[in-house]
Amino acid sequence: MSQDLHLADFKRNEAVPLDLGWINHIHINKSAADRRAASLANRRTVKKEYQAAWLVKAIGLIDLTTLSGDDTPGRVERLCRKAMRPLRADLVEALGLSDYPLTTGAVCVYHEMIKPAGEVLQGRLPIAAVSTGFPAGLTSMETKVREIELSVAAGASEIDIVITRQHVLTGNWQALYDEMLAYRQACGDAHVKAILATGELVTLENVAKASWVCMMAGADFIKTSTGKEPVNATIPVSLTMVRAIRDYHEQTGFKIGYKPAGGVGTAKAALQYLTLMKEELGNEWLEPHLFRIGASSLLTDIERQLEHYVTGSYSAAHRHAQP
Ligand SMILES: O=C[C@H](O)COP(=O)(O)O
Repeated sequence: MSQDLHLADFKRNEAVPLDLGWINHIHINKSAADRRAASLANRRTVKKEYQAAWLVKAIGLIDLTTLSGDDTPGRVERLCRKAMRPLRADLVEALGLSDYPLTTGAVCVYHEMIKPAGEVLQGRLPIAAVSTGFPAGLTSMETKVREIELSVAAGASEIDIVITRQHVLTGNWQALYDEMLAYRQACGDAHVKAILATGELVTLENVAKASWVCMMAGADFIKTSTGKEPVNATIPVSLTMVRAIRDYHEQTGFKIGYKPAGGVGTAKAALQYLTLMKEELGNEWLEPHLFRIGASSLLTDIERQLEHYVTGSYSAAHRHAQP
C-alpha cells in the first residue's frame, strides 16, 4: 500500500531463451478452468471487518487509470491527487488509518499525460504509461520502440505494452518473443507489463502460450487487456495466466506480476481477484510489486463500500465522483 518499495527494489525477470518445445506442449483443460472459475465466483465473500481490510488492501493494488481520448491535464491532476489520497478524510479516520500511508499502486495514463501526472506526483507514486501503439499495437516496430523510449524519458517508470495479436493468432511465437524482447530492452530500468488483449486471442491455450512467450522474453508483469476489447479481464482467463506465472516460477525461479485490467469495476470483483491470487500464488502475490488491478472506476465502488461499512448507509453517488 505504501509505495516506499517501488518495483525497482525487486529482482526482475531476466529473459530466457524461447523454448518452443515447452510452448507446443501447453494444453488447457477448459472445462476444469471454467469449473474452478465458477467456484470462485459463487464463493461467499469475506464479511465485515475482514472485508473492509481486504478492500483497503485492494486500494494499494490499483493502477488508477484514465485512458480516454478526451483526457486533459486537469483530469489527470485530479486522478493523481485521488491516487495519493484514495479515501475521504472522514473514512480514513473512522477506519483508523490516519497514520497509514495509503495510496494506490500507481497511476496509468497515455504518454502525453506523463508530464502533468509527474508534476502532481513528484515521484511519490509510479507513473505507468501505455505504449506501443496502444490499444491496437499496429504502428511500426520502430515507432513502438521509440514510443517506449520517449515515455521512459518523460518519467514513466512502468510501461504497459500491447502485443501484436496476429503473432499469437498465426502461432508465430518467435515474432512475439522478438518483439517482447525489444520492448523489454527499450524499457531499460522501467518495468514492463505485457498486455495480451486476451479478448482477441480466441482460446485459453493461446492465452497461456502468449503468457509464456512474454515471460520468457523478460516481461515483468503480464496483463489481460487494454480495457478497449469487447471482452476484458475475466476469471477463467486470469486463472490461466496466474497458473502460467506459477509454472514459470517453478521452472525459472522468476516471479512475474499479474494485472487484470478492463471491466474490474466493483469491490466484489476485486475481492474475487484477491482470493484468486492468494489461493493460486500465495500471499506474496498480494503485494503491489506482483499484483495490480488496472481500473478507472473500481476505487469509487470500494470507497462506497467502505463508507457503508463505516456508516451503515450509502451516500449520494456524487460524493464518490470519478477523479
Ligand atoms: O488498464 C486499465 C483499463 O484500461 C481500465 O479499464 P476500465 O476503464 O474498464 O476500468
